[in-house]
Amino acid sequence: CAKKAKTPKDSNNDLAACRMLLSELEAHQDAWPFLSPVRHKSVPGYRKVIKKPMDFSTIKEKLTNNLYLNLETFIIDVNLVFDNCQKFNEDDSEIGRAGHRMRRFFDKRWTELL
Ligand SMILES: Cc1ncccc1N[C@@H](C)c1ccc2c(c1)OCCCO2
Repeated sequence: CAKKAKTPKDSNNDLAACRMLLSELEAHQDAWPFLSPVRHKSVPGYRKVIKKPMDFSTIKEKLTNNLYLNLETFIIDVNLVFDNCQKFNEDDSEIGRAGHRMRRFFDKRWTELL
C-alpha cells in the first residue's frame, strides 16, 4: 500500500508523543540507573564494553535539540539504553532487573500510541 505522506502535523504529534513517553520513563520508580550518563570512572569496564552509551538525560537533550527525525529514531535510542543495560548487567541484579522492568513498561506505553 502507498506510504502515507508525513505532514508537519504528524511530526509535531511524534514530538509530543516522544516528550510524553520520556517524561513517563523519567518518573518511573525503576528509572534511577538510567537517568544520567554512566560515569565510566565509577563503573570499571563500562567504556570498553558499551560502544554507544545512552541515558534518559541525553535523550532529553537530543529531543530539545530536535535531533530525532520521528518516533522511530527516538525508540531506537530508548532501546539502546535497555540493550546496553542487558549487555553489561546480569539479569539477576538490581540494575538488570530495573532494565527489564523499564523495557516492559516502555514497550507497553509506546504500543498503546499506535
Ligand atoms: C545503567 C547502568 N549500567 C551499568 C552500570 C551502571 C549503570 N547506571 C549508573 C548510573 C550507576 C548505577 C548504580 C551505581 C553506579 C552507577 O555507580 C557505581 C556504584 C554503584 O551504583
